[in-house]
Amino acid sequence: MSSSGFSWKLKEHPKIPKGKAVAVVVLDGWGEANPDKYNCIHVAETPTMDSLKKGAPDRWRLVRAHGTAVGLPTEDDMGNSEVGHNALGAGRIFAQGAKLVDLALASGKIFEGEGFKYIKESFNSNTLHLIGLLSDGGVHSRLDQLQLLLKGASERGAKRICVHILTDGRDVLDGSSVKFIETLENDLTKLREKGTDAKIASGGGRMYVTMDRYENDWEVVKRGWDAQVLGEAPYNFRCAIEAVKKLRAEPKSNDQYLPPFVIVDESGKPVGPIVDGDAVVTFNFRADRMVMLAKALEYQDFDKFDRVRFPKIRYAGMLQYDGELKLPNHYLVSPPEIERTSGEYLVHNGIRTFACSETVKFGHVTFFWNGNRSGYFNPALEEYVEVPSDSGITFNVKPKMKAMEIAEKARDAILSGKFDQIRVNLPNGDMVGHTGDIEATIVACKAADEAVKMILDAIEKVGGIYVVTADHGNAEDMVKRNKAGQPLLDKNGQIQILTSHTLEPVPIAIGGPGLGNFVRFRKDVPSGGLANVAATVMNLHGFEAPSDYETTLIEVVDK
Ligand SMILES: O=C(O)[C@H](O)COP(=O)(O)O
Ligand SMILES: [Mn+2]
Ligand SMILES: [Mn+2]
Repeated sequence: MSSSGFSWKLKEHPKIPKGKAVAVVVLDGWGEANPDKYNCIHVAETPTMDSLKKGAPDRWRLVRAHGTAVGLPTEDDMGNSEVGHNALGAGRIFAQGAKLVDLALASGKIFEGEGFKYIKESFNSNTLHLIGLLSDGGVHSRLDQLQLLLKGASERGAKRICVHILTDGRDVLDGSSVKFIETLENDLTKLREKGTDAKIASGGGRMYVTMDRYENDWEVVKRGWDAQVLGEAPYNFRCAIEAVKKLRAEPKSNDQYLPPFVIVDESGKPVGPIVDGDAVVTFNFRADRMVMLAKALEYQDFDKFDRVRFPKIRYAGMLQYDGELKLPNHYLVSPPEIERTSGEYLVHNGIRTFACSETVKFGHVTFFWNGNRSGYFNPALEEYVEVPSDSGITFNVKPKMKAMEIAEKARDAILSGKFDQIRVNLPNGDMVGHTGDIEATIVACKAADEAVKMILDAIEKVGGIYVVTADHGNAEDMVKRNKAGQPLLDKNGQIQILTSHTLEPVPIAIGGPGLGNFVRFRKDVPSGGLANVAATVMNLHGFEAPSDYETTLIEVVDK
């Protein structure tokens, strides 16, 4: 124990023994909602998940996975992978990026911090570039935050501002990009009237341009680099609204996958490439899909693609995206300090951990789980395995994704006897749900269920324990609804497909032969959320959770 009284050592649980293998399975995008035909989890054959629900009423419940339960600003904020896995791994609720940026903007502190002062040095003689996701989704960024940032920068002397937009259609309805661009253009006009030369300089769909994650496909980032930095893209337009409308019609892309485009002046010259002396802010607060661009903007040594030109810029992130890598070095708002996560405690207490997912979710069970921290706590006790994802496809084409491969790795890890915790993320419900393809999402849910079965079978063999839960909803509702819950139709009488996450709670189930007969869910934590899972898992490893963790969901009833 240190002189401050702090100790990594966890107390033994008075009733639950140590030494059982514990499988922690996170179904990505798997919420609980009314059973109807737009609930793909309901429609799909999911015998394993059904049996967990029906089989043991004391060992299945729902937990909150959105809004304030996961540190988001309001109860209207849907959950997402970052905040969900942060809460699952850290066992406490931290005010998340969305909220911290809101506070910093409301108080004006954002403009007084080191990051803003740093980029401000470019305002007089150079351009400020703002790159990020343009929507009100609140998962990676928010339009109202961009608006306040634009206003604040112009009031503080920015003479020229270029916005490089990434259209969404994933956290918000497809087609909504047009209205977000209209709002932005309106703001930019007002800024020009006040003497700041502000305009949109380039754009592209978030999944095809810039916002790749976990190094699945650097080509995505390169497409963005070419448009944003070099001013080069396959499509040139005079204005962004025209660009988006035309590209949606031909080559018929949706908002998520719009090809890159550059805005040019009357002589065909790009209006805002990034050059020496400019300032750049990536205005997404969420890390995973900005880290790759941050590396390209910041690292002198970089070999992921040919940057052609590496301008000497002043670069700041909205947040620092990776605390371990200190990336980026400059940022406008300090990220949540998610420390003393359950993973760190458990390695200090000798727990050997195996974590696995496929590339597109790999960082969820490692980086997010560990409080946005890359790397191992103790490589001697941990093994993180990444199954390569398919790249260059939308996942409705291959809805089974790598679920079985992930399950096989988990099964082998369980049977090897080398690990105490075996943690996986099964991506299907989420990644296929985001495509809005209902048929494919049904196939995806079935595949995830089969993967769960393989893992539970292995736990059965070794006499272990399982915890099956999810990080937020998605596949359980694929249609936009009115307040009464009825599907909304668009002007052509078609249902409006919901590609985003939901506000639904998610299931959590515990079981396995290693779980004593007398362990069950408590009845006195009715509003329990994802942050209660870490203490629960620590108990199942035979430890008491630290006293400041959100309380456990389980109790051991007297025999
Ligand atoms: O980044 C994404 O794919 C979506 O915006 C959110 O999905 P996730 O939170 O499940 O990753
Ligand atoms: Mn998720
Ligand atoms: Mn998702």
